[in-house]
Parts: sequence; structure tokens; C-alpha cells
Amino acid sequence: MTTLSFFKNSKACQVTLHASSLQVVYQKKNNKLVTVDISYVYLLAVEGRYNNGAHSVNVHYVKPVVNRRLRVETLTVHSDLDQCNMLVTALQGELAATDKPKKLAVIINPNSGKKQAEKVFHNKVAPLFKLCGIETHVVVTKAPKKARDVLQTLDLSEIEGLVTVGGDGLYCEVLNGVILRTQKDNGVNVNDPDSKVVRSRLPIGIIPAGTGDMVVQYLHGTRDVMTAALKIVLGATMPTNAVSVHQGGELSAYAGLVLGFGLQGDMMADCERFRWMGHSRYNVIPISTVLSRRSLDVEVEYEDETTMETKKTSDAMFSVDTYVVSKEQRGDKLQHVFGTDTLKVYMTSKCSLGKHVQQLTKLKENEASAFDFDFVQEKRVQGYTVRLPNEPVVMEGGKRVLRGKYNINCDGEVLKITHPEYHVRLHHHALRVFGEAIV
Ligand SMILES: Nc1ncnc2c1ncn2[C@@H]1O[C@H](COP(=O)(O)OP(=O)(O)OP(=O)(O)O)[C@@H](O)[C@H]1O
Repeated sequence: MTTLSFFKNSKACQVTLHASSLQVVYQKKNNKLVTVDISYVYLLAVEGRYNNGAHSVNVHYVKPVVNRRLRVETLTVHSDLDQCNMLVTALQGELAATDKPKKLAVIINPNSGKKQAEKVFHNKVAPLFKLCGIETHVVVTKAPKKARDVLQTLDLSEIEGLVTVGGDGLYCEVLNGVILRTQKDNGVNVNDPDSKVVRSRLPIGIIPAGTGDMVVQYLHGTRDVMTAALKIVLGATMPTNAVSVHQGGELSAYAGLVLGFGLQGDMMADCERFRWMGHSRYNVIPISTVLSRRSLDVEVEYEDETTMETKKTSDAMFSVDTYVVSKEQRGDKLQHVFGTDTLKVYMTSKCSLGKHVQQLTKLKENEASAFDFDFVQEKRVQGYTVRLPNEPVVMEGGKRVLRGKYNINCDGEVLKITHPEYHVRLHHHALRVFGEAIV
């Protein structure tokens, strides 16, 4: 423990360096004593300054404020050169000892949400990264799937994390890109549904600039840009899951948020056609999809988690859904939990429109009883196979291909199901995201 003498606003101020925090005690104008404790975990940057013949130190740190948001706070103290140098050297040592990222690849979708992603990054995030000494390699996407493709060839050797500036769709694309790159670098055959996915080294941070921004809200409890940026800068990460979808002997996609076959997929396909309506399409279009809902004869095969027996459920179903960020009961609400060790598959059988609307409303409101309906079956699995035994098929290139249109909502994007059978597998802790809850 070292105590240094400073001045703050011309009044004496004591700065004590403890093992895990910096304590600053100073007098306010009304002579009231104030104590500020800054955990080294929250330290962002320290600057020694010389201005008009006086030496000072700026300590930039993170301060939790209301509604789970974080803000940058700056504390300025004055003293002679020796005291200033001692404080700067000590705090720089603490900063160097943490896991904060120093070089990030930033991927911006200029067309996300209200097309503000570039502005959001350059005006709000880049100055913070600069203050914290973080170098960036910025890529602005030119079209869908470009982010995924760029990640296949980008030199990642010095990169310590990936940052998406956009919505859930861009996060999903980058998740696909980084998982694919990791498998390629490790010689894993991604087209084999039983291949074990090698975990990705690079955590993903998300700067919200999209339409829905659900992942970031599940992560931080807010879609505040500065909070999201600070979570990246602080460097704490947590594991999250991915699931793979295979059909026709090939990988179709990985998902990191949701996989909704049937009703949810049809809703997304309908919403895509009305993209020009902006976010309001998500309020209007799903209603018409629900009113014209279609049930399909579906067989779901899965391995029972407890008995390890292979089981099958066949029924006329409206949907087969999986929440990769799991919906778990906490009191009377469903909360979103990352990195669970099993996957839950929900099969919704044919039911009355009234009951179905009641169930979907509870789900939208995240009510804990959203799955307590006799037409919804929940199974805990590591993976499952969905078959459509009675849908018309044609032969194409020696394979049976579906004639009709069948959709999955894959992280908010439409994934076409073209084969009468597809496989879903859980890849536990396949990657990490910036944003361990620190407040
Ligand atoms: N330059 C681009 N032009 C058009 N589309 C792009 C471009 N870059 C990425 N995309 C695609 O746009 C889709 C949607 O992007 P994104 O998720 O960033 O925004 P959003 O749909 O407005 O937000 P949310 O997914 O949160 O609702 C993604 O699937 C991505 O592949």
C-alpha cells in the first residue's frame, strides 16, 4: 500500500494504491470528505500531463450508472512531477497486468438498422478505443455474407477479438465466420454433422446498431452503445454456445441466438419481403403469419438426456424451436442464459388459434409459463434431427429435395430448408463473447 499526496481543485487529496484498487480521498468545496474507490478492473487509461507549469494526472475509469449502463469517468489530480510519475507508473503497471484487448478487428454493417453503424463507431466507439490504446483493423461490409467471407482470409495472428457494429444478423455472420475459420485452421470437416467443433480463440464484442439488437440486450441488459463498448474494453469474456444445421450432407449454418423452424421461419420469410417497413414490420407481419399458420407432419428424433435412448416424436406441428441463448425460468419470468450445457427443443403441435396466440404472447413477454401448454413439448438434448416425411419431394442431383418452401428463423435471418431431413447439433462453449457481468 502506497499513499501519495495530491491536490484536487486546490484542496489536499490523498491517493492510496491498494492491492486491487485505487482509493482517492479529497475535500469538496463545502469541506465534505469524499472517498472514491476505483477497482483496477475498471481502470481504462492513465495520462500524465504538464500544463501552464503544473503537473497533473488524469485517471479514466468505468463507473456503473443507472439501468445497468456504464460510463467513463475521469479523475484529475495535481502534484509535483515525482508524485505524478509514481502514480502514472503504478497505474500503467496495473493496466498492463490485465487481460484488456490491445488489437481488435471491427466489422461494420453500414446498412444495419437505421444505417447509422459507421457513425456510431466513429463518433462513440473509436474515441474510447483510442483513449484505451486499442488498435483497430476496420472492415466495412459491402454486401450480405461479406463479413463471413472476410474472416476466412484476414490475418488474425495479432487480433485479440472481433467487434461487430450492427445487429443480430451481423453477429450471426461473424459467429459463422469465426467458427468456420477456426475449423479450417484446425482441419475439421464442417460438413460432417458429427464433427466436434474446435472452440474459437477470438471473443466477439457487439456494438448495437441494428434493428432488434437482442443478443446485446441479453448480454448487458441494455442496448446502450457506450456500455457495450466499455464491456469490450474491459476485456472480460464469457463462453457461449452455437448450434449447427446440416442438410443434404452439408453444413447450412451455425446459429448463436435462435433456430425456429416452421412458424418462426415463415414469420422471418414474410418479414424479409417487407424489409422497407423497418422495425415496424416485426410488429405487423407476424400477426398475418400466425393467422395463416401451417402445420406440417414432422418427426423429431433425439437422444434422451437421461436414458441416452434414441426417441422419436411424430405429430402435426406448427414449429420446432431451439433457443441457443437458452430461456430459463427465473421467478415468474424467462431469462436469457448463455453457454448452458444442454439444448432445449420445443415442439409445438396443432392447437386452437386462441390457445396458440395465448402461448405466443406469453413467450413474447418472456413469461415463465410460456411453455406450460399441453401442445408444447420440451426436451433437453445435445442435438436432434427433424424429418418431413409427408412433404412432396423431387429428385435433384441424386438427392431428394423438397418441392415447397420451408424456413428456419436462424438468428433473425431466413434459412431455407430444402431437404426432407436436417440435423441440429449443440456446440457447447464454441466461442466467447465480451461482456461478463461485472456490475
Ligand atoms: N453492406 C451490407 N449491405 C446489405 N446487407 C448487409 C451488409 N453487410 C451485412 N449485411 C447483412 O444484413 C443483415 C442484417 O444486418 P444486421 O443484423 O446488422 O442489421 P438489422 O437486421 O438491422 O438488425 P437486427 O438483426 O438486430 O434486427 C445481415 O444478415 C448481414 O448479412
